[in-house]
Amino acid sequence: MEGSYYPLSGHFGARNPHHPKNRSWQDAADKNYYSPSNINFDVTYSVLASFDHADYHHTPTTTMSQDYFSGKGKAPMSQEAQPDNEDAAAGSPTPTVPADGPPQFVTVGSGSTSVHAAQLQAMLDRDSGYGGSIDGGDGHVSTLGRDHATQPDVDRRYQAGAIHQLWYNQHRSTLGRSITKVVELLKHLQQMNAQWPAHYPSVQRTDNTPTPGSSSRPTFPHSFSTTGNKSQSRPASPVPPPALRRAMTAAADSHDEAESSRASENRPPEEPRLVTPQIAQDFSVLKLDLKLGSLYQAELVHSLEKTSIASLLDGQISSSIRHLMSLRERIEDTSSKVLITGDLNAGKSTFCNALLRRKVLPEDEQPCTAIFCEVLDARENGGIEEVHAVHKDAVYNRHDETTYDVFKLSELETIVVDNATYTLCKVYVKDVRTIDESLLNNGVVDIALIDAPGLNSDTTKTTAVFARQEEIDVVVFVVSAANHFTMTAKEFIWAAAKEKAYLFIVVNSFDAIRDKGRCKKMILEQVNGLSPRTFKESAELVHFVSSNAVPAAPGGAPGGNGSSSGGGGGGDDDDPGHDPKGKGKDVDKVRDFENLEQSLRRFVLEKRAKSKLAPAKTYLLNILNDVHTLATVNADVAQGELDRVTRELQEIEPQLASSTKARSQTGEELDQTIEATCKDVYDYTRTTLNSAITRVGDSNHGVQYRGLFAAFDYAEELKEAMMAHISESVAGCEEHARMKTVAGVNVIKQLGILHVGNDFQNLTFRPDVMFKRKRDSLARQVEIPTEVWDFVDWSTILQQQEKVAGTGMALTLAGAILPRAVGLDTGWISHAFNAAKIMGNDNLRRLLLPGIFAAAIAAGAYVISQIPNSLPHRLSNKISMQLASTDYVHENSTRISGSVRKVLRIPADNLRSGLERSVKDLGERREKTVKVRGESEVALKYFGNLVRKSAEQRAQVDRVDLDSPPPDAAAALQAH
Ligand SMILES: Nc1nc2c(ncn2[C@@H]2O[C@H](COP(=O)(O)OP(=O)(O)OP(=O)(O)O)[C@@H](O)[C@H]2O)c(=O)[nH]1
Repeated sequence: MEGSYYPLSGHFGARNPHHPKNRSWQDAADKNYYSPSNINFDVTYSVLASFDHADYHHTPTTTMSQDYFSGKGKAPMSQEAQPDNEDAAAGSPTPTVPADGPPQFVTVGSGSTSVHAAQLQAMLDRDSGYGGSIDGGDGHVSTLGRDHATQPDVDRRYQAGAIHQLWYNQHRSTLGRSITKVVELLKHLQQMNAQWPAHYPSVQRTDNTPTPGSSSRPTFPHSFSTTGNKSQSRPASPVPPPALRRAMTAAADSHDEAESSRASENRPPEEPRLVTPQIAQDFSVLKLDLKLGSLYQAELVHSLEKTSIASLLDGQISSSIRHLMSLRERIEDTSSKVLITGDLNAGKSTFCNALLRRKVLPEDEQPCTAIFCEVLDARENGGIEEVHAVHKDAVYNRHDETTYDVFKLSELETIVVDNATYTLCKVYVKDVRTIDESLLNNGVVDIALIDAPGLNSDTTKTTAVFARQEEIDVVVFVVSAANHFTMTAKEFIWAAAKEKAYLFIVVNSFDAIRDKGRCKKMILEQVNGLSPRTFKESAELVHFVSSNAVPAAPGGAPGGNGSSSGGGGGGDDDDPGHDPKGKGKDVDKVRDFENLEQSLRRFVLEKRAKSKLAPAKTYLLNILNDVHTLATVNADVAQGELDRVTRELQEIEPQLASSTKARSQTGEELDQTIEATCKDVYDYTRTTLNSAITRVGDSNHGVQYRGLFAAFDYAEELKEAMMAHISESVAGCEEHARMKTVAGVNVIKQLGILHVGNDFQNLTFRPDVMFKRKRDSLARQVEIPTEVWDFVDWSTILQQQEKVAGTGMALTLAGAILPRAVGLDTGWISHAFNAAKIMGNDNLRRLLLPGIFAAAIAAGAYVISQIPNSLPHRLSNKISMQLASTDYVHENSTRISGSVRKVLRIPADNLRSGLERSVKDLGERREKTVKVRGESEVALKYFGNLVRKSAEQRAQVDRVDLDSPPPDAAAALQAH
C-alpha cells in the first residue's frame, strides 16, 4: 500500500507519518485517474484536484478551503484523543468498526489501493451522513464516532468535509451556470413575447388543481447515504418531487405528463381554449394567476386579449428572472445560518459561547436573552469586533448606520435584555480558534450563529417564523437535561420539524444529571415522539453535553479561562487543576462537545446543500419545465399558424391576381356599356326628334279648320297639337332611354354579381323615376306665340309672283290668291292671264291700277282661302326654326343621354369601387398574411430552439444529483 490519503492536503499530510512528502495535490491532479476501468478513490481525489483548478477558486469559501487544506491549521483533536497513526497506517483495526465490516484502517494513494479507497469513502459516507446506514433504520442508536473518536475518524471527517465541499461547489457552479443560461433564455423569451405574443394555455375548470401545501413534505434523502431510502430516489421524470418545490411554486403531480398539444387537439373540445387545459395544469412557475372575482381562469383567459395574456406572462417572466437572481445570490452566498433556540435558561448562550470558545454572549441563571443575536465572523465587518443593534422595523444594512446602533462587545449584556428598542443584533467577533477547530470560521463554510430568545408565549411564534426562513439552514434546539421538553418546546419542535425535517438537538447541562442512562433514554423517547426522523439519526443529531465545561480558547475574550481546548477545565463544577478525576471527567465532556461540533458541522454542510442548492435546482427544473411546455405549445402554434397562413396565401394570391384583372377588364366593360348606351340614346333621340319636327307640319293632327272667323283658334290648336306631338316624341325617346338604361343597369348588375358578389344581388333600379324632374318637363316644352303672318304663306305667293312680272304680279296675286280666297275655280284666271299676255303691255298699263286693286283683293282672298293649307307648314316651319334656335333636339338628346349616363354611373361606380376595395382588401390581407408568415417562421425557429435548449438545460440541471454521494466514490464503491 503505497501513498496516502493525505497528499491531498498539506494539512492531512502533516498529521500522517506515512505522508510521502514528495507528493502534492498537483501531482495527484496530473495523474490520469479517469480511466473507467480503474475506478478508485483517486478518482474522487482527482475531482478534488480538478475543482482546485476550476470553480473552486471563485469564492471566499474557496480561499478558506485552500487555507484549510494548506496545513496552516492544526489538528482539532487533543493528542490524548488521537489514536496511534502508525497503527492506523499499518492496518490495525479500530475498535469502532465491526469486525465483519470493511477494513478499519485506510491507506490510499495510488490506483493499486483503489479498493480501500472506495471502502474509505463508503465509511466516510456512512459516518458523515445520518441515514439508515448507521442505525439500520431500526431505531437503534449508534454511538459510532462519538464516544471513541479516533484519529482516522477525525481524518475521515475532514476528508468527508473536503469532498462534500467540492461536491457542493461542483453542483453550485453547475446550477449557477444554469441560472445564468435560464435568465438569458427568459430574457429572450420576453423579447419574443413582445414581438410575437406567446400563446398561453388556458386552465380547464377542474378540481385537480394542485393545492399548495397539500402534499406532504418528503424526507430529505441523505447526501452521503449509500443505502438511503430507495422510495425517495428521484423519479426518472424531470419533474422533481413535489414538496421540494418552493413555496411560490405549485406542486405538480409527477404523473401529470405533459400532454402533447396534438394529442389534446384530437380530443373533443370541452370548452373554448387557447391551447390545451391539460398543459396549463403542468405550469408551476409561469402559471398565470387569473383568479379574479367569480370568473374562472379559463373564462378570464378567453375574455382577455391575447396581448393582455402576453403582458401577464411578461410579468411572470420578470418575477421569475428576479427570483432566479435571488437564488443565484443565495447559492453564491457561502454562509450558513444556524438558529440556536430552546427553552428559557436552557443554556443557549452558554452553548454558543462554547462553540465560540469565548464568553461573548451573556449567560445568566435568570432569563436574559430577549432579542436575536446573530454571531458573525469579524472579518465580515472589516475585522472589527463590535455589536450592531438593529433598530426595530429597520432592514439591516451594514453600510447604512441609520439602520443600527454600534456597541462594544462588552455592552452586549445591556442590549440583549432590552427588547423594546431592538429585535436583532449582529455580533461581530474575531474567531480565536483555527480554521480546523472553529465552527464559525471553519474554512469550508461561513457560519452565522443566531442565539434566539428563550421560548415563551411571546416569542415562540417569532422563533418559529424565524425557523421557517429559507436562510436558516439548521435549527439547533437546546434543551436542559434536567427539564426535558416543556410544552412550548414540544410545540416549537413540532412546527420546526415540519419545515426542516431534521433538527439538531443539544441536551445541555448533562453534567447535572446523576442517572445519565435514564436521562438519555427518556429524552430520546421524547425526541422519537416529536421528530421521528431526528430520532432515527440521533447518533448524529442528538447530543448530550455540558456546555459550561468547555473552556475558552487561549486569547479568548475576558471570561474565558485561557486553557487550551484539549486541556479541559473551565467548568463551574470542576477544577481540573486540582482534581485529576475531575479533569478526566472534563476531558470526556470536552470530547463530547467536540463530537457535537463535528456532527453539527457535517449537519450544516449537508443541510447547506439542501437548503441552498435544492431550491435552486427545484426552481430551475420547474421553470425549465414551464419554458419547455410553453415553447412546445408555441412551436406547435407557430407551426399551425405557418401552415394556416401558407394555405391562406395560396388562396389569396390567385384571388388577388384575378381581382386585379377583373378590375381593369370590368372597368373597360363598364365604360363601353355606358358609352354605347348613351350614344344609342342620344342618336335615337336626335333622329326621332328631328324627324318628328320635320314632319310635324305634314298633318293637321286632327284639328279641323272651322272657317275664317275661327282661323286664329285653329292656328292655336294646331300649334298646340304640333307641340304636343313633339313632346310626345320626346317622351317616347325618354321611354326608349329608360329601356336602354334598364338594359345597361342589368349588364352592370351581372358584372357586379360576377366580380363583387352579394352586394349586387340586391341592386334594384326604378326606371319610372327617370325624367320626372321639373327640368325634364320644362325641357320638353316650347313656347311659340301665334302671329298674323303665320297665316300667310309667303313662299307660295312669291312663287306665284315670279310667274308674272310687273302687273302680271297683281294678276298673279289676284289670280292666284283671290280665287283661292273666295273659293273659286282658278282655271279661268289662267286663261285670262294668257289673254292679257297676247294683248300686250300697253293695254295692260291702262288696266294697271284697277288691276292692282283687283289683284290685292284677289290676293287677300287667296291668302284667306289658303289658311287651312298654309298654316300647318307655316307653323311647322316656325316651330322648326324656333326649336332649331333653342337647339331643342340636341338639348333633349343630351339631357336624356346625360340622365342615362348619370343613372348608369351609380352602379358602375359602385362596382368600380367594389372591385377596387376587393383588390385593396386582398392586397392588405396578402400583406398581413405575408407578415404573419414571416413572424411565424421566426417564432417557429425560436420556439423550436427553445424546446431544444430548455430540454438540454433541464437535463443538465437534472444531472445535479443532490441526493447521492459524489458519483465517482459511489461508482468505486459499487465496483467493489
Ligand atoms: N450545570 C450546568 N449549568 C449550565 C450549563 N450550561 C449553562 N448553564 C447555566 O445555565 C444558566 C443559563 O444559561 P444561559 O446560557 O444564560 O441560558 P439561556 O438559554 O441562554 O438563557 P436565556 O437566553 O435567557 O433564555 C447559566 O447560569 C449557566 O451557567 C451546563 O452545561 N451545566
